[in-house]
Amino acid sequence: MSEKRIATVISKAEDFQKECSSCFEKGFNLALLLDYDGTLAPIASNPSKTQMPVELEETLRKLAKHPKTFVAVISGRALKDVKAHVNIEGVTFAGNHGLEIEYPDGSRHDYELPADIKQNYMDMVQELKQRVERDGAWVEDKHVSLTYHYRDTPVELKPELKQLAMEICQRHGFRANLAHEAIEAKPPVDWHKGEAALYILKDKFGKYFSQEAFIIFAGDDTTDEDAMRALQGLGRSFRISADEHLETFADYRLPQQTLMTDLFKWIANGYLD
Ligand SMILES: O=P(O)(O)OC[C@H]1O[C@H](O[C@H]2O[C@H](CO)[C@@H](O)[C@H](O)[C@H]2O)[C@H](O)[C@@H](O)[C@@H]1O
Repeated sequence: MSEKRIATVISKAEDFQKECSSCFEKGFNLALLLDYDGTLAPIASNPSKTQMPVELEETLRKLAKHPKTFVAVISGRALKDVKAHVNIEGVTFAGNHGLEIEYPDGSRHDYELPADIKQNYMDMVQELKQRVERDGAWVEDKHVSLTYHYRDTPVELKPELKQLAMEICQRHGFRANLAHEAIEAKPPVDWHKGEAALYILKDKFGKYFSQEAFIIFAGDDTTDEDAMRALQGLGRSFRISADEHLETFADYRLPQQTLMTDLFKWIANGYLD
């Protein structure tokens, strides 16, 4: 398995054809696995304010309807929340970084956390709320993982609150990492977006899924790297980031979220009749 590296940059719509002509083949199965915040929808000042751009949504809707395409959205949000924001029929949803999965027919796969981790989670939420839910910072309790948001905190208070929140999460045994103006706290289990992506693909296409479908994954955040790593050599990944020095498991870097619309349009033009 290769290490993170500097990925090929795609900075305009025309480059998709030039750089990724082997990403899919018309008439063959295509699996699109997509992150939500920062990928399908631009980052907004509050999670409730996100919206997919109209053209992106229309194109994704068309792709999701096509008999040869399969669409899954794998998000850090709670499943119900991401489902409500995407609201496209036929899509498989994974919430809480893949811990909860729901198929279009309503059936589910939930990763069951051990009792001690569940208890630690509740204690962690309580302590975070008591000690660091202040000065504009708040806890998004998603029942099995949480996000500590500090976007609206005065800049001079952020370092102290971030450090304290990190310490609290880690003391309760949770994996804490920095995200967009937030800390993502995930349970210490061997399940993440990468495992969820593999699980969903095997469920849909079988053990040899990479021979049954072209696979495309897109994401913008550190938690998406788990999926990019898991899919190395099995599909193509796109990491959205403006950071020129970013090292990633993805094959391509998209400097702006707006390029996701171009990616979908390029796929739709080449793929749909
Ligand atoms: O895996 P994702 O679908 O990318 O979800 C990651 C987290 O996204 C949300 O927080 C982030 O987006 C918000 C809306 O743009 C933004 O206000 C916030 O600062 C970001 O951290 C969401 O609230 C979390 O639950 C997700 O884990």
